Amino acid sequence: MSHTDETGTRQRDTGDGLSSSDDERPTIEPTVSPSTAALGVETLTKQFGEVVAVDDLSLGVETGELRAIIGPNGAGKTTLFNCIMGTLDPTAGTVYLSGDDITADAEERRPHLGMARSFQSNQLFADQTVLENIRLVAQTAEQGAFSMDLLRSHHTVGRERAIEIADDVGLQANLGTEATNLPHGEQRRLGIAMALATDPDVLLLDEPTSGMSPGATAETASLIEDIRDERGLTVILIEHDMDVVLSISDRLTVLDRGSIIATGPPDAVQGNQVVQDAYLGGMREEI
Ligand SMILES: Nc1ncnc2c1ncn2[C@@H]1O[C@H](COP(=O)(O)OP(=O)(O)OP(=O)(O)O)[C@@H](O)[C@H]1O
Repeated sequence: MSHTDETGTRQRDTGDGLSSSDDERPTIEPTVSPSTAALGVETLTKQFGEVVAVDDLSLGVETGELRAIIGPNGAGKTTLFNCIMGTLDPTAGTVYLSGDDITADAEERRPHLGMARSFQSNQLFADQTVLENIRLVAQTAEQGAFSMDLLRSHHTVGRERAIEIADDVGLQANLGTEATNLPHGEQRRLGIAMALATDPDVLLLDEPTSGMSPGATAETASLIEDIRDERGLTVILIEHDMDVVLSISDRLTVLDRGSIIATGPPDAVQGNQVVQDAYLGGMREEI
């Protein structure tokens, strides 16, 4: 049986509640049921007064998938992330992590449930070294409580793991450098390392390459791919750099005015005329 969705793409009902397109053309979400996906949101809405930043949106990201969320400025990408991480309470709708409804779980609890977001530069412990920054997060995750005393003492809790994680993100040569003295690109890598220190199943990355040189951008993109491959992580990434998005994503989801207009593999979304005309063309010019 098949039906036509609102993008005009013919969908084949697979009998398990899922749909698949007859070819490589983009589909609308959800590609998997939100309530069984590694990470899902169902009929999620977030309003700020009159502004509907996220509008009745549903999506499902598969385990091990690398999903990019793209769209023009103001499309609702950051608001969606904030609702997923519990930074914002949705106005309506549900957030699922591995089938569990986590909508009411506090933001602080979400890392313990298996999801993490890269730390921003202003969240780093500026006068602590790279190793100490990662150890602090690793220790907090292991022991369930934050304590600077652990650093001052000779405890080795988290040290080996922290060194491994620094190695994974290419910061092995900077272990003794204070966070404040790291160049911008390395600070962003440290932010990813600190998220990894909580040992997440689902990792959210908010513009991980912003402000980076083309060389550092390419390195960070391949680093994200490697981390996903080695750890079997599910990665959801907001990214404006279309070269990064097209090269590393399994699927792209295109947002506009709080709604999904298309989801699909990079080639399919890139080749979709509606998306091309309305968004990718404009976004390329912004870069
Ligand atoms: N705290 C807030 N209060 C009021 N309106 C907000 C707030 N946060 C976001 N908005 C509005 O919600 C809409 C979506 O914003 P959001 O930042 O989520 O978009 P975005 O896709 O992340 O944009 P950008 O690519 O520019 O970061 C915009 O109209 C924005 O002005």
